Amino acid sequence: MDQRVVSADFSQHTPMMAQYLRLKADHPDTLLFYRMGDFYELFWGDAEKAARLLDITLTQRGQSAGQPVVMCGVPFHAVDTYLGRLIKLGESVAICEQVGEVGASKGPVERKVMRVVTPGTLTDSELLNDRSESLLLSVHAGARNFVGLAWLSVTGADLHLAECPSDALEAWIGRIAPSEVLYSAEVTPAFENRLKAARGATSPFTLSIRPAWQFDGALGERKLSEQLASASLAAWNAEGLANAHAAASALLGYAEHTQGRALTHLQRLVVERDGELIELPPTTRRNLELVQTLRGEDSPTMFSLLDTCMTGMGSRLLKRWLLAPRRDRSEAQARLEAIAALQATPAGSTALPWRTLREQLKHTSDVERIAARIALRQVRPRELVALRLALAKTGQLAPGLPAFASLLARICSDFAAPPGCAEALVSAIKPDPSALVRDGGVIATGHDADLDELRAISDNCDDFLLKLEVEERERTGISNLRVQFNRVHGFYIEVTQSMLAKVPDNYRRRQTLKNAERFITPELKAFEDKALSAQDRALAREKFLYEQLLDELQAHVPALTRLASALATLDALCTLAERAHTLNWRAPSFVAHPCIEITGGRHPVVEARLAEKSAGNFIANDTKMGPQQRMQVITGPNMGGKSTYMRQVAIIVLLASIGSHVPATACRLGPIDAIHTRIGAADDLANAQSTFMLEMTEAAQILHGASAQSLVLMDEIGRGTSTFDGLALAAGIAAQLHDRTKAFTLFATHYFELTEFPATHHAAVNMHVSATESGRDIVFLHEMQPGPASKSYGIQVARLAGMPAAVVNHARQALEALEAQQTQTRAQVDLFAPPPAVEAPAISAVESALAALDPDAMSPREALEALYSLKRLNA
Ligand SMILES: Nc1ncnc2c1ncn2[C@@H]1O[C@H](COP(=O)(O)OP(=O)(O)OP(=O)(O)O)[C@@H](O)[C@H]1O
Repeated sequence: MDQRVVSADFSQHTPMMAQYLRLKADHPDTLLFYRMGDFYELFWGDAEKAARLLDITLTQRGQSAGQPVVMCGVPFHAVDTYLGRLIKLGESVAICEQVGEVGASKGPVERKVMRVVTPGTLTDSELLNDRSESLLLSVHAGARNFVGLAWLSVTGADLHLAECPSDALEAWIGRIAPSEVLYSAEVTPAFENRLKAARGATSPFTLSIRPAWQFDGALGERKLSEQLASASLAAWNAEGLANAHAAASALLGYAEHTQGRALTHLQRLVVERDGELIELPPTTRRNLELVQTLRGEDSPTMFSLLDTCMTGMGSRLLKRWLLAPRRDRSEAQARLEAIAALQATPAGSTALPWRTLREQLKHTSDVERIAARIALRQVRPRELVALRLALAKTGQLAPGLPAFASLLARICSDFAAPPGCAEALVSAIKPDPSALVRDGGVIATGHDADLDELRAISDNCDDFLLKLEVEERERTGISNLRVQFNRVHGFYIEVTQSMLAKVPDNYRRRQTLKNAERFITPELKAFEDKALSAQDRALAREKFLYEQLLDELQAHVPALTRLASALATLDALCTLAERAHTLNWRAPSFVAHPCIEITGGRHPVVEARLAEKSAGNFIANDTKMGPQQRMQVITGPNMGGKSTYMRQVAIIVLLASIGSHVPATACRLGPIDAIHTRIGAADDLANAQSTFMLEMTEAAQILHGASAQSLVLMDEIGRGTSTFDGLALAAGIAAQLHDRTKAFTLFATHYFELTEFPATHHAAVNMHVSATESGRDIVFLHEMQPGPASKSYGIQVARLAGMPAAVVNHARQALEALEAQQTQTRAQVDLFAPPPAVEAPAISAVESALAALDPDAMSPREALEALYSLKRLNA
């Protein structure tokens, strides 16, 4: 927890408000939910904010230090709903509970902040989406323009580290898609602004500022070693990453601060290095509609089509696979082998292994999150029952696994349920427990003799009284003796006046009535003590036993985490096998030489949509690219299918790279390091960029970033400005991609002039989408054919779209005039002629002196002197 010194003087306040203000001082930027009986109350500024955000009533009650106490509150049993709403709005909430005994000391009951709920550290099942993760990312702006990154999901098992050049920060944030980002209070305003801008462009994460001292490399390294219980980070290949360690130091500190305890379940460290993954810039994820449509919806997207997983764990893993394809093919190859094994019917059987396994995986609980919640001691009784059922299932799953694929064999070895875990759960938890421990009815009968006795007392009170009555009547000979109970006087034996002589010595008088006396015996007193408090004590005992069970379960967390990861992997693999079967996909093959060869490729999402609407068949197309054919210049009418074709190539490359089958009859793929896309045009008003500016920025990024192993999609580049400017820029960009970058490029354009490009560029070819005219109308065939398109059909498409006839006629006439004029003036300009070589300017004395400086190795004084000498050189 944050150990801040509270210097403010609260002595003028009431004792309770003084306690509140002391707690609040530790959580200045967080809404503080202060428990008072059955409510969580908020005060003053927090109350005003919460009342506005939650639309609840603001009240005033009494005064403290001369100020009216402005407050609002939410009932404790409905707290999850309110938390959910606040977190969605990006707020964080500190939950402060009563921890002391009421009346145990003078003044208000002791209270403590038990946990802080923030958008990046959610653990409650009610607040989390089953199929997506809530990630906390910490960024540290380090020396030499490098940024350290560390991230985790509080309910997951992995810690991730990475270091990247400062200019790649936005791309990393986009790929990680965090819910909350931590950064130091001492970053430069420019760095802070970049983080704010990244929030606008990608996901709407919350930014949380942390004190600068928490971003400490040495502290981070120590914390990581402690977390992983390992003397050094060498085993994880995570040494020497001072910037990432600094980010991890703040990350772990904050995660512990929010949970109020260490995160013992985080036991794996994954270092991600620039260059290991196939680059998928945010624009590519958006343009390919991988997890979100261009309109920001969850479906239909590539992921929504792919994700038929049986468990939330499987879905989350599959999404991670889709967004982080690796350049190295070994992982993808292992997945392809596993899919093949899952698709092969074993001898003597007709059942497909993936189908049987998916049936068995159905309704398996989220072992990953349950394991984390056990470690955080937040797990609910019903989750433990679900865990027990999942453990029972894993035993059935292992025999169904075809063991010859190495990945499946590895899964199988992790399937061993931790010994004793299931037994502990069966023994301790009722098969159908209440939702919350505080309600009781959670611990199984027979688990604990004391609890059974306490429960027996409250359950069998009536029986006990009847039995005692019979015994006492017999012993005393008082036939009308009665054993009874009332709330005011408790248990008593009632004897009428006429029988008083027979009362034995051990009866003590409790109350005298008109016609009778009431007595108590030591035995009955003992029973009374037990019975009156039995329910309370049973509840306390249940809480104690539950905590004891959690202690016992801690030892099983590592094995449960491994099991969760095995279940998730199996689910994701079975899903890929199912998709391949249902959607008629085929296994790709990988080769070492550069190529993208696709036979009968389809766009899976467009194909599914056509099938859903019964709007005809998807027309499959081939793609053949290699060193001799690196660029396709694609022309054809609007609506012809150019964008669809280009996207389908990118999607097939991506699917193959994650080890999935692909929507094609065959696919052969060489090495790929990035998929870049420049498609469509949307103003980025938030970042004050016009359509054309955005188009050029994205194109420039591609020209800087792409290599000969990249796939580049350029859709209608240059259309955001005047025809000549646009055409000239498109020609320049095409030439650069062809001559310098040498990337695999699909270049769709409406500039017919560009169809002359292949004539002078050996590795470029013309392709067009076919369409035919039927009378004045146009019929799209959606077939990719070699050669340039003969016409653009723009006017026909406008007619199809319902443009008024007068406009269509006007346009047709104007077009004829323009075409006539163009034929006269064309052909004199060589669009693709390389510009005259620009002589490289000589390096000045100032530049060479500047290059020799190492700012990180200089004292402030040396830096100042260097500055003066540069100034002198420039004079
Ligand atoms: N191969 C195909 N088979 C069947 N239908 C297709 C195919 N390709 C595209 N379509 C259909 O045509 C529509 C338009 O395709 P697309 O957006 O790719 O055209 P375009 O040539 O890029 O148009 P524009 O130049 O206006 O951007 C798609 O939404 C889809 O319904």
